[in-house]
Amino acid sequence: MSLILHNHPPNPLHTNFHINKLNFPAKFDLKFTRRKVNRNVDRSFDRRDYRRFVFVTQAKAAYVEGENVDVNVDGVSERLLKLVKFVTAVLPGGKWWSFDEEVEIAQIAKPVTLVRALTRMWALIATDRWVIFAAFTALILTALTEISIPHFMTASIFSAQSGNTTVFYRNVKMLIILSLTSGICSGLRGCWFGIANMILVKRMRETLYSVLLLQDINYFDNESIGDLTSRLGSDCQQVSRVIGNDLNLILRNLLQATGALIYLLFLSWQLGLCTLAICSTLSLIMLRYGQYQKKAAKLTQEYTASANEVAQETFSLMRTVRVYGTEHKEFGRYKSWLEKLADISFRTSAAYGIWNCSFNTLYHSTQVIAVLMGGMSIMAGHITAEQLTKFVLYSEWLIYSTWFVGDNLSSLMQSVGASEKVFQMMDFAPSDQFTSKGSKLPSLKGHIEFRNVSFSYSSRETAHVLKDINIAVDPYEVVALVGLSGSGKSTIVNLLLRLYEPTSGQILIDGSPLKDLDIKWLRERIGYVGQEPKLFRMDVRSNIAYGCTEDVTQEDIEQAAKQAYAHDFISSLPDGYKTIVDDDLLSGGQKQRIAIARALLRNPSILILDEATSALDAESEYNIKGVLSAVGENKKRTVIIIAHRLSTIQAADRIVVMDRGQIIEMGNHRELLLKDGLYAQLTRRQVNAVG
Ligand SMILES: Nc1ncnc2c1ncn2[C@@H]1O[C@H](COP(=O)(O)OP(=O)(O)OP(=O)(O)O)[C@@H](O)[C@H]1O
Repeated sequence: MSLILHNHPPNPLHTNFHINKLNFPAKFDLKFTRRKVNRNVDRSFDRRDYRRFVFVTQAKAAYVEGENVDVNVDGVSERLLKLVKFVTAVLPGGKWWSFDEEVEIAQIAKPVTLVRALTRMWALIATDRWVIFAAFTALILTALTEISIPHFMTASIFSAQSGNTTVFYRNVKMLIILSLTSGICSGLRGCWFGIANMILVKRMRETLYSVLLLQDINYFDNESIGDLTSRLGSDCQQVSRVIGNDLNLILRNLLQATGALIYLLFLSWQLGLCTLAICSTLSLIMLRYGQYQKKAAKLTQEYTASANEVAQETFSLMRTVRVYGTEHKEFGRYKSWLEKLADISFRTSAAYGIWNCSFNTLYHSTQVIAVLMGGMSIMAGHITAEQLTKFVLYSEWLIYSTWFVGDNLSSLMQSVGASEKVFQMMDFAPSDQFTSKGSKLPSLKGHIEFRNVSFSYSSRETAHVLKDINIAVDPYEVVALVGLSGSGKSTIVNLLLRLYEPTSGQILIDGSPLKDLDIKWLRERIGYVGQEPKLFRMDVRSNIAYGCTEDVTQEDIEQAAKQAYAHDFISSLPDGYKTIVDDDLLSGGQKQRIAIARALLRNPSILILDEATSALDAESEYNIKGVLSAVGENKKRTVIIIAHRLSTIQAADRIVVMDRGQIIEMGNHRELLLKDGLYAQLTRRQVNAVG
């Protein structure tokens, strides 16, 4: 049996695991490894322990395989084994080069073949196929003209040497025509391929972005923003290189290599075959190298996305990071991904070195063979010096073209590797909400009913967030949801907005199942203010009018802002309603007031306020209470309000008290105080806290 020695003392935890797996009888008790488990490996695992470990492991492995093993781990053989292990690991194909473990972890997407990737790209660019045709025409012309130049160049030199003026000028004329044609076509080729590239990146981003926008909210619960922006940004850019760069150069060089090979075989088939053999060896090496690059690209892509994710999270939580002084820790998190990237890059650079070394050796071998065999043929009178010069020039051309093909092929493989995740994401089906055509009611009165509704979030299916909820809200009623944090209040609202589907039970709006209604139509009639409203980076006016389908005037906007008690502070901003704001420029209360104005502007039939007053000062809250009671008195809409500050919702028609996903009390403020349940308890607590 063979034993692999570790470079470092083995981790006793791992040892324990492996040995337990081998299932030894009692005589091979593992007291030794267990004793080590809780101790620091580096300090406690000394050389003697190491030998004991080796002995125990060998003996046990031998026991399992029924062999007798002569355990020999003296210093010399140990070092020799280490050296052998190191050398075999770093040799091409050795363990050091392997990405297998990591690739397995990152292998989320179905592998994409080159043909499949090209088919997908073609589908994206097909409407502008003329660009591709123009680009390929220019490419073919460039390749043909360029490959003809060495022939006429050599012919010109040798005709000048032989004093044949007519032939000389004819060749020079051809050289001028070819050089001009090749220059123009090369420029056109670059330009058309650049345009094709731009179209492809644009279409890919459009497609991916539109697919992502139509995903279920569940999807965004599980994905990180950094990851998604990375797919849209760097991955799409990388994939687009296939047409704009890789394929273009591969085809050009392939054409030139074929032309050069035919010419070489025509000049001397023996020399031609020798060069072909060298180029085939080069092709095999580059094929292997290309596969390696593809794997590396996939990992690089994953690690880059993870690094982006960390940076994105840190920047968005910069205030928290600063307050808790965790800059160093965040740097460490980011750096750990950079180190992984550097590790991949280190191995790919080493692989590139091997590839380059093979190329150079083979390239010079071609020259030596050409000069040796060609020189012998000249001496034997089989070929002329002009033919040999042409041969050397074309064989150089052939090998360089092969090298370029290889170089671009590995880049192509990288791009194809990067395309896997992007194409997989492009295939995501849109959420059912966007595919099913729901019905529109003649008008929305605002009757809401939850019938035996239960719910769990898909990311935590075992946690039953809502259990058998039954509640009916009449049109124009103001209903408040209260309860301890985590009792499921926001989840009720999420289901009402159809951000998630109930696990069981049914929600009815004006008597129609929510699932059967046109969700866009319904959402246009619902005003919603979330717990921590976010603003878009645009002016205040546009933020208030956001998502409003009807044409709104400045008066409408100001009216909504006045109702939300936002007009005064907006007027005091430098450019009033035209001031550009974003999430960081306004206070929490100001953002909430803008969000309330946004909700009121749509004149919704159902208004949902999820802790919309939590960040307001006492005066604003008092004013908003005024708005709410006016809403109640005007009887224009159904209002669902969630509040922790119970003083805000005393005027509600009905208060629903929730506890651990269930409704435990229901009634108006007075009734619930008399009941002396959780609501009364919470109210007393808040009054005492203020007192
Ligand atoms: N997107 C989500 N994925 C998984 N679990 C979630 C998600 N959103 C909320 N939860 C869990 O569901 C439970 C109910 O959350 P919910 O936000 O509805 O409570 P809440 O009563 O509104 O709390 P709060 O008053 O603190 O806002 C909590 O245990 C929460 O951790």
